[in-house]
Amino acid sequence: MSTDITGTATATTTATATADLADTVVVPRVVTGRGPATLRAEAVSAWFGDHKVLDRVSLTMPARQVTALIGPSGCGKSTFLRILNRMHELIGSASLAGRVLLDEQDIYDRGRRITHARREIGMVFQKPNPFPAMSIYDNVLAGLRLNAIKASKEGKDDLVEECLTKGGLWKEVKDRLRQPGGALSGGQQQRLCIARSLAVRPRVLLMDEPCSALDPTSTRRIEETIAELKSEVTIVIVTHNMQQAARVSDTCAFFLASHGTPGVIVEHGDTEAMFDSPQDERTSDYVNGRFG
Ligand SMILES: Nc1ncnc2c1ncn2[C@@H]1O[C@H](COP(=O)(O)OP(=O)(O)OP(=O)(O)O)[C@@H](O)[C@H]1O
Repeated sequence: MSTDITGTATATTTATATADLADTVVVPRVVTGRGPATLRAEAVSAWFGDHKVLDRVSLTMPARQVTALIGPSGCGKSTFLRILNRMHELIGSASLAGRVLLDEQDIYDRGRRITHARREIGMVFQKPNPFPAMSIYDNVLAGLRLNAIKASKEGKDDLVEECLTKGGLWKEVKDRLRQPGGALSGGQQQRLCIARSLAVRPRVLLMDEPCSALDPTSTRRIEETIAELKSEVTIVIVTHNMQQAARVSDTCAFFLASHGTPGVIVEHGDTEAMFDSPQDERTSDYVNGRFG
């Protein structure tokens, strides 16, 4: 599958740009996000060929909150996440039904471009995947470069600092921005990938087990970063780590695919309530480590 996690940015330039300013538009004005959005899945079903892996899944992921997707291996969490930013359709055999609404706009509407959905809804993967030979500085700007958005040196510098700060990495790398991204530790690389995603001002950030390849200290740093980011971007995170789900998320959805049936959401709601007093026995068994 493609790993175009940088998303793509469409330039909404300020109308004042004159011919001689066209090459020096300041980035922060060019890439203007509209703030965190609510993402809502309505009756989403998914297939790989004729294998149905999700059945009519509906879930609201509120703006400025962290929503955790939990459940045993193979129940369709990652598939659901990929549907949320139109990555599922990149797989040849994949199909889907249902709707995904970003602040009530269907991201699958015929008139909407796939690149638009990817810019508004960024993705961070399980395995950190910076461009290893590219500098830390250029890694952050990669999403802009892919879309040929021009910027002044000052604008780029400001954006790089802002995104690395939000990614919780600025202090560690500010004196070595020209070093390759691949020279960073795994945890730093993951925070670089978060910074790279933020540079195109997504309204939602999807994270697919972002800490599973990291040590406990790096995991803690990413969790701190998630807590700091949630006022600026809606976050949806897949995690197998129940303590992590409890620590970072406001709401939680428990997926299950029992006995080869497609995945469904068994229970969802406030994270504390789901962990302290789950309504469904299967949720209770799962969050208490009795299966999965
Ligand atoms: N590219 C693919 N082609 C065919 N089947 C796939 C593909 N990706 C996933 N599947 C199948 O879809 C189902 C759901 O997989 P998915 O990766 O979404 O589950 P998951 O809950 O994220 O699992 P895990 O926690 O192990 O990552 C599984 O049966 C899996 O084998």
